[in-house]
Amino acid sequence: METLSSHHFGSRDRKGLLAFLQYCQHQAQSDGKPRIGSIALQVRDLDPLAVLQSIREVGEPHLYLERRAVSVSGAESVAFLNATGPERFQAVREFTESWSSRIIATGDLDGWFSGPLFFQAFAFAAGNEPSATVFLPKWQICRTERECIAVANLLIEPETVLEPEADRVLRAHGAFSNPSGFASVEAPHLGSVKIRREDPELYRARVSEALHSIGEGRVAKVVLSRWMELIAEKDFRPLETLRGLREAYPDCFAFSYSRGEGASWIGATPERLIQLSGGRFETEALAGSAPRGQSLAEDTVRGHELLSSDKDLREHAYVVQTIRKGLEELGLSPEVGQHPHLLRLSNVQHLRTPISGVLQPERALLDFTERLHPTPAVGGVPRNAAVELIQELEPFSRGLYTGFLGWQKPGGEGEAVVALRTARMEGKTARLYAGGGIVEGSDPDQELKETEFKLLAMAHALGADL
Ligand SMILES: C=C(O[C@H]1C=CC=C(C(=O)O)[C@@H]1O)C(=O)O
Repeated sequence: METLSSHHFGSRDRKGLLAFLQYCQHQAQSDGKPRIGSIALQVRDLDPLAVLQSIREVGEPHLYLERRAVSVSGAESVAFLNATGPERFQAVREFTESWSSRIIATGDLDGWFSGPLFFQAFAFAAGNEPSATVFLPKWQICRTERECIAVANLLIEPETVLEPEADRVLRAHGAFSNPSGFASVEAPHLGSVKIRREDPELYRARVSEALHSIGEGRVAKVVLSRWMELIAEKDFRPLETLRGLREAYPDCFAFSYSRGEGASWIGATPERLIQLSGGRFETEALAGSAPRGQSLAEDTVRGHELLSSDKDLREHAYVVQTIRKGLEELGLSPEVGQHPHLLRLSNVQHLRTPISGVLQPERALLDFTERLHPTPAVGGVPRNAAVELIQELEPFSRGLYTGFLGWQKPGGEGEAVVALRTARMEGKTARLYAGGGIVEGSDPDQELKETEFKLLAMAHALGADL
């Protein structure tokens, strides 16, 4: 990525902007390859979700990710790739590197989110069609406690007519400078909602089969899941629904993603797969679950039970060990919390162990996601045998559920979260997924209950009165 000082964009006037775009075009003409002109502008504080609601175009991809008022969002694409199969990581890496070398950035470049971001979403399994998507959005809005940055990424080809592009950026900048222009829209009431679900007995039977495979030594741990569908009277509106979800789960990562065509995925996940920033990496092991208690006393008892449950601690330890090993294989020295602690969310509590360290040698986000995914929090141990068993036992494709999504800067820093507590929305149907880790000693009835309380919590958060 080449960066040009903001002088090239002068006083944000049309002339300065055109000069910058002409420079990009000149570079494109020199070797016949398009360039991305990336223009970052600090704007007044605004709610990026409201902006996304108003600028989103049907049929275009978008990705939104927010936790505790820090959010990234991107909409429409100037460069886009779908990849399938075991080579999906390499395909996304090549796409990212190739476009990164052709980005020319200018504007307010000092902020953490000043430059272009590559948005990525990976399905759980390599075989899903398509199993990975990466895109460079046309518009980005990113917000931290300190600043709000709008970025326009323009595709400049040798013959692009530049004036309309410049005018579009100036119009957008004018709109972004006026936060009151973006009214947030509430989700419409769903009306009466019907439920369709797999027979719970089938899940109980899957858990029993998994226990049999564990007994035979085929796997030591496997994460199984099930689904439930909400069928509403009106179409689901993912971005509007997300507003409620982020309020219900303030400690989770609220996300919305669509490849453009077909379904949208929204969710509120507690699990970060990896974050790279400021020369450090941060990840976590999250496995072992219990519901929250109705009273403080009950909640405390449930928390204690979880912290001392042999089954949950073993389920958790597999995740810690596997993540530690994966990081060591990348040449890193992870610092691992000594004991799991409780992560208490609105309606569920988990065992969590933080894992972090210094980012040496330099690595990109994709190196981590490729090594870590799927962790035994969503797959199992050993990884390949567990994924095979999941595909044998689950009579449905997980799609993005238990996959991951996030963003990466051209330099490699970024963040990815595991797509848990998620729903696939299309028209009037929302399909919710939930699962749990099975180890020796797991009880099929308890496992069914765990998925049930996870599914019902999600259904309520989506606005269903069940
Ligand atoms: C697969 C899911 O959760 C995983 C993450 C946290 C706790 C889990 C558990 O306790 O089993 C699961 O490993 C899900 O919620 O759908």
